Amino acid sequence: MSAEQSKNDLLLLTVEQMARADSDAVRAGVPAVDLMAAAGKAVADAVQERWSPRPVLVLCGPGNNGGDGFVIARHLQQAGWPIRLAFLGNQAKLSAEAQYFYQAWQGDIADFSVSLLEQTELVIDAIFGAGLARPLEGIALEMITAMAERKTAICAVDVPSGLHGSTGQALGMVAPAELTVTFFRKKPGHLLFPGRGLCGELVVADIGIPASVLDEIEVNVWQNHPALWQQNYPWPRLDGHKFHRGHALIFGGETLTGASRLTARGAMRVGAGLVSLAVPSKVWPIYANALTGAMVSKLELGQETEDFEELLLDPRRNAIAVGPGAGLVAFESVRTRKIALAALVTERATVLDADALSAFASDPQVLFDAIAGPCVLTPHEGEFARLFPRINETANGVMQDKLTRARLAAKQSGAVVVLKGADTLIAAPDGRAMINTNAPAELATGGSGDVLTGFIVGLLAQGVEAFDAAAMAVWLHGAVAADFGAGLIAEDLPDHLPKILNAFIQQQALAREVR
Ligand SMILES: NC(=O)C1=CN([C@@H]2O[C@H](COP(=O)(O)OP(=O)(O)OC[C@H]3O[C@@H](n4cnc5c(N)ncnc54)[C@H](O)[C@@H]3O)[C@@H](O)[C@H]2O)[C@@H](O)CC1
Ligand SMILES: [K+]
Repeated sequence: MSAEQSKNDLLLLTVEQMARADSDAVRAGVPAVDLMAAAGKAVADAVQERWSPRPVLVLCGPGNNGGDGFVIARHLQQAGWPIRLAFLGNQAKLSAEAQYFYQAWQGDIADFSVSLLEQTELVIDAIFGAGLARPLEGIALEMITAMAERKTAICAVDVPSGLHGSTGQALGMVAPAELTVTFFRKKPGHLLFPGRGLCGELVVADIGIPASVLDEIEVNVWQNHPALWQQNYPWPRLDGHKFHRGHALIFGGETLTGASRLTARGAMRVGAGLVSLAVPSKVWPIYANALTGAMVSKLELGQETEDFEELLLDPRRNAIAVGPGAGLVAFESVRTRKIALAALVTERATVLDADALSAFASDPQVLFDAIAGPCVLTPHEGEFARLFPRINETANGVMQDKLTRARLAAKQSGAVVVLKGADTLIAAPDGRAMINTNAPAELATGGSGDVLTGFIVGLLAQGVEAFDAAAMAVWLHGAVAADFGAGLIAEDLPDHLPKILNAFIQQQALAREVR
């Protein structure tokens, strides 16, 4: 598969973009009835691959998601499965293609009723898909609630009904599926929590929509994956010199000295040529004793910012990280702000994390105004709320989804925003975004964010563009944790990184041989 092709496969379409892809395919000559036939066949195949014949209830909603349901029911019935089918809606209002498959269905059609769930071992959820427009109510809500309570196995068509495909948020109630079969491309809602947890296994089926329809649709959200950035990865060169691989400068505080040391170790492991820490003179011995391989500079009491600025006079210190372990006591926050602003004014690549984000909580605009060069902000939800309170405002008690919030924050701040969580978002000010999906639960451990900052600043030092550096770092962080498995502590993240990088190098060498 070519790099362009795999990039194309990683695109995520909103429900509106998917509808556009669908209608553009029809305009390009693919009959709508063929798309529905292919969609239904793909679901029936996936079901037969995973389950043996058993009593199935197919729940068909009022739109084309329901249309797919009629196709699925027919295939499973022809394969000898015991099928019951219920329809919620008005036959006269079905689209031409859904009408066609409604009429082709040979069995009985029941009205929706919770009692149908008795003696059902597998539910095909074809109630609502991309057309979900408002919160569930009435019998649909009752049915989905009963499905969730009974824990009957569910195969969802396109999305579990009630889940919004663009946002990953539930509109009312969603019964978690074991399998979700979607069509053409994934949607953000399949990857963003809570959606990701509700889809179960996710299968993307090719239903005959030509990839060329994407040329006309402006898509700039992807599932984060090496195919998107591996050509830009700064592999060491044989003729390289340590200065070609940059010099990361990291500020270290005086209370939690471990945090910035983890950052430094992350930056070293990810390949920065040189890494140095600048720390208050009082705690200099602690750092100097603990670190081999990184240089430690003293910031004298009362003139820390001036000393930091002096270090920045050397243009080879080309990437800066401030925040891990910087401290939250008032005098520390004042100092952190000054140091962060001193870094930003140089317009060198800068990562601001943790306490450096909280330090600007009272007047975030000061920070945003200072961002002129490449900059990455790495808030978790708490820090995000402090820095972007307006973006987190709720309407009718509901906050905007994580993808939208991260993109707004990137636009507002002028920085690449890494909004951390189980579904970390990476968003650039120009609207590009990636959803990361490879992070295991083990990553939720103290200090893991400090290492992530180290990976980012280490990649920035090597000249990687900010959005790519953030995407690479977040993916590597997840890959290392997933490979390490249970028992992971933050220290393991830098130290286990070489295994992942070496596997990468081998894969690339293999790909070159094949070519
Ligand atoms: N490429 C594509 O886009 C294809 C889409 N197909 C299927 O078509 C689906 C989209 O079809 P539609 O756009 O018809 O949408 P849906 O089938 O998801 O539902 C739309 C209908 O549900 C109603 N509705 C929405 N929210 C409701 C609520 N909360 N309570 C009650 N009624 C509600 C709407 O008024 C409309 O009648 C996809 O999810 C997929 O399953 C496939 O047939 C094949 C191709
Ligand atoms: K559905």
